Amino acid sequence: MADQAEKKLPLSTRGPLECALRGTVLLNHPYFNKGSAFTGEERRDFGLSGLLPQGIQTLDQQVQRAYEQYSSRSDDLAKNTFLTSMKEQNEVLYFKLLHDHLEEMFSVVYTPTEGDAIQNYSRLFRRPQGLFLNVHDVDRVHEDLSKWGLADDIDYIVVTDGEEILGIGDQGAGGILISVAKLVLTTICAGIHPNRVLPVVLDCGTDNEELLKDPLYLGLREKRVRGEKYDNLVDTFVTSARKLYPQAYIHFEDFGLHNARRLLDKYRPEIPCFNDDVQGTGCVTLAAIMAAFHVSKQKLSDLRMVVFGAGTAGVGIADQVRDALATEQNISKAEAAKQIWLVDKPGILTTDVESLSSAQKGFAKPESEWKDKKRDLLSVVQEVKPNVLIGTSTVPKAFTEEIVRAMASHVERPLILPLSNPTRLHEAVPSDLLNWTDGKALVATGSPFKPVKGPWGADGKEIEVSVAECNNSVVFPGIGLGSVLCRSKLVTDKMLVAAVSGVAELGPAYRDNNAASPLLPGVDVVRDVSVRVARKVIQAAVEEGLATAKDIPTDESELDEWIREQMWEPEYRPLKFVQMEEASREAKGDMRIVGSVEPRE
Ligand SMILES: NC(=O)C1=CN([C@@H]2O[C@H](COP(=O)(O)OP(=O)(O)OC[C@H]3O[C@@H](n4cnc5c(N)ncnc54)[C@H](O)[C@@H]3O)[C@@H](O)[C@H]2O)C=CC1
Ligand SMILES: CC(=O)C(=O)O
Ligand SMILES: [Mg+2]
Repeated sequence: MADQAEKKLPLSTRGPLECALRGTVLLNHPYFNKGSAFTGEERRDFGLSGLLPQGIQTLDQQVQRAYEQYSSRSDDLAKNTFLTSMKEQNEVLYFKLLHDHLEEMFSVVYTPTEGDAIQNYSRLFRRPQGLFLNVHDVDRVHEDLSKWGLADDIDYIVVTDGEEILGIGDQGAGGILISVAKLVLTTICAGIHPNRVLPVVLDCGTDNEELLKDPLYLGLREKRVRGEKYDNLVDTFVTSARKLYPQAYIHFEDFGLHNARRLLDKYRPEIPCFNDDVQGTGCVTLAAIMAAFHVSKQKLSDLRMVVFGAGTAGVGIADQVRDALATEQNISKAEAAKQIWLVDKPGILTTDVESLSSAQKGFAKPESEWKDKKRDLLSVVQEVKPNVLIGTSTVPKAFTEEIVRAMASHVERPLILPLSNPTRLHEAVPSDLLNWTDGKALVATGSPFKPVKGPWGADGKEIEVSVAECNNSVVFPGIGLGSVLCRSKLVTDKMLVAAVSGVAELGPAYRDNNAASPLLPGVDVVRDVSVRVARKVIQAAVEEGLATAKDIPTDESELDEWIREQMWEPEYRPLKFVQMEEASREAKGDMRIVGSVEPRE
């Protein structure tokens, strides 16, 4: 800590923690609690004797016990519930357990299992996590938000309105758990301080009939409120959050089709905000395309991309790829959009399709080009001969054998990305895609899949193809970390493009030039990816004059070190007792915000 103080880092994440809590209150505080790992001295100083068995354990021993308990749970949802309750008891142990078993637990704390937990929110509910704001109490928003700390206490807010959760649709108030889960990933993947974050749900009712009928449903039991009243809630939330926590970065998650982009377009020019489904998905998919083209020796200018499911994620991907094409080839965005075809319920989107959104319009093809032609996905693939096929439709098995074979018949290495979550909604599974294309397809998926074996090596030798998870979770933690640390005023296109290059270069397929390796980096290197992405984001923010943090190193390796030192690690910090009367607000534990020993700049 002395080191950190000397170096004047804006955020301290190491060294002793002051604490004024004692006895059972301390044991019940998830941030301070160490359970059986409290040292003898701490047990004495904090009035814990008699409240704990004699044995003193290390964090590693606790992790071993917790892992055994976790493993004894019968299914993934029970494992998810176990982890949630551990998070409520002891945050350091929770994050350390996750950290040490990340590959195994990633799909349990995130998609697909978190989707099941969200669907069962009102049935599994034990304790609330996060902030619940409701559309009929706009006058209370400012006050309810203000309970989470003082001006410099919050770095990162995830907010959802629960309308389009992970491909499982409208989950109403249960959406709070996607905000919680995305924040868990920011901590575990990018070291964002877990007590400087705020998960929020804007409860505007739900159009999910099952929830409305469920006597145990915990949210507002009415149809979704839309229009002016909805906008007023969102605006009051954003305005109050900016006033109360002027440095906080706002991450929008799983808003419905009609609001996601509209809200992003509204707030993006004014505040540091980010829509994960639009921008995060766009960034990670562009990174997968860049890695795949590197392996298959194609240039971005060769791209012919069909996107099936032109909603929030599909158009977000189209935008990101179009912008990269325009920049790389020095052509207009309209020209670049000619290499991208959107297919939705009416088939190929042409200028004559009714009620195109403004975002879709930029990609709609002239009606004259499709006159007298069939417009379904198979016909579009046959006509367009794409080398990239993206699925963001939530239509399981939409990429049929016929479609995939049609695609593979005119490209050597088709890149196929079934991205719809959860797993059961994927447009195709990797084993089928590889079998139908004799192992030629390059594949990444929205949720995790096991590697696939087949006779696709030289002389029919069996090889194992690893399938990367192409999920925005690869990029959003690093983008958030970079933006938070440099205190960027905005999140610009240049910062996002910079983030993409950081990810693409770290993909094993790119690095090894081997198509059987995953296209994107996996969870084993997730913190390294976040550092790289954060560095690129910070450099871009500095170049654009948007970074407001002081003393950002210009040297690349010093910058990496500056980033790493501010990343929170799951380790116990020594507790130092302070009298309640003398304690800082943080040390009293009456706020959640306890990690920042020095105030942030
Ligand atoms: N892998 C990743 O990182 C991400 C994956 N997703 C997944 O992508 C999927 C879509 O999410 P959003 O874009 O947020 O939803 P959305 O509702 O905005 O978009 C879905 C689109 O698919 C279209 N669609 C539905 N049925 C169709 C059909 N039969 N034929 C053609 N089009 C059809 C809808 O009209 C809509 O335009 C979800 O499963 C979600 O989990 C979303 C964000 C990130
Ligand atoms: C991954 C993600 O953000 C989604 O499926 O909505
Ligand atoms: Mg999402």
